[in-house]
Amino acid sequence: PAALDFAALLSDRARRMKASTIRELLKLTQQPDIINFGGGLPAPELFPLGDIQRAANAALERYGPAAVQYGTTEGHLPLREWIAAQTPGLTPAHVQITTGSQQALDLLGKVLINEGDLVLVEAPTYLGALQSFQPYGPQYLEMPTDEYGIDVDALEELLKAQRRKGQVPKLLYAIPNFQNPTGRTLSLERRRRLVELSGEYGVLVIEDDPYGKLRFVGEELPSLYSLSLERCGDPDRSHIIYCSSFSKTLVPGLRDAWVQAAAPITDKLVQAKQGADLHTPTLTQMIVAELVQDVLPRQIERVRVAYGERAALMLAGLREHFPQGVQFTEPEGGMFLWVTLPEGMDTVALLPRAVENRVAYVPGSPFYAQGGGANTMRLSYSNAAPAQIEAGIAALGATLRSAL
Ligand SMILES: Cc1ncc(COP(=O)(O)O)c(CN[C@@H](CCCC(=O)O)C(=O)O)c1O
Repeated sequence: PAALDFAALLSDRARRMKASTIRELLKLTQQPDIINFGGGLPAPELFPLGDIQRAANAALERYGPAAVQYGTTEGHLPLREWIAAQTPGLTPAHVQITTGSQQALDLLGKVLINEGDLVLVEAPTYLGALQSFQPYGPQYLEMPTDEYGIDVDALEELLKAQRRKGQVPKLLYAIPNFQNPTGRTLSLERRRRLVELSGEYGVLVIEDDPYGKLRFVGEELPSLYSLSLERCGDPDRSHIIYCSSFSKTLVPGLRDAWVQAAAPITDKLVQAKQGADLHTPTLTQMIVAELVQDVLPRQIERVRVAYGERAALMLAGLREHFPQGVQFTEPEGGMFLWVTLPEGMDTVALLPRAVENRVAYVPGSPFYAQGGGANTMRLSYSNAAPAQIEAGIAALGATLRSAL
């Protein structure tokens, strides 16, 4: 029989898909002697493995066969109840469990984005969100950003111009806390303006907040979601869709996350999720539910302190080893910082030379929805032991100097 032309058989949606740079890079860094500042991986040596084992046994003891039977699409009720209890005014009915917040982004893309819809994104933004939204054919609009994150005054001008053209964006995607990939945090004043502006123009906001608890400098700031709830008083009238995850505060491999949103959104997410995976694994939800009371707060404290130390080490290394003219952000929390090299340098071309020096990073260009950023890179400090950070940054500094 003639060889099948599989490419010709792919759907239009499939044709829009492309590989995730982070996932592809992750394969490269499986070589043990490479110091990997690439993937946003939580520190594995901090994982509470004993607690997870005990929680799994407790869940199987408590629920028996139900722990490995089909569960509801909405998710394990005790877990949803705990999540709802963290935000005044929120109820379990407005909380939907997802298999990682990556699935939340995919399902939200599926239920919200028509081909050609305008979607406002930060420049740069989380490349995984671009990967989830891309198959649904959005038209991206980059929000102006500065060292403090989204420039809300410039955003207002952009929205006014779009309204004059009769093309108001459908969706705005933002990461207010310790943004991926820049590490920046949006100020309280800008958060209030962002909630007001998006509400005034009828733009739905996806607030992606997997890092909010990982603050190691300064004061915790309210989420866009809680600011919106203060204003409208009812989850069913909030235009903010809040996503968060247990990946960075507990462990990523259990794939437990959630969405908080108005009922018309969560109802549709349930239908989309029925078609995607029926439900998030039952046992892992029960394990997380066993851990949230006592283990989670302790784990958050451990991780915050460890990442604060690692961020400080990395910043000291950058100051010592990186050449003049290189700029970098100084995060107050999370797992990343962002490096801008002098114009004209190319971090994609530079990566193989860094790998020869046994150090890896994520080139910045895939984080831009509309191209650019060739002279930028993302560095993650969470997944490198303190000794490795010093050595890795010194090796990276030497690589940059040889390229300048
Ligand atoms: C802003 C933002 N939103 C959602 C996610 C996905 O996290 P989960 O699916 O909840 O584990 C992430 C996780 N991003 C990491 C993890 C990706 C790791 C990987 O692809 O192996 C990264 O940027 O490196 C994120 O930063």
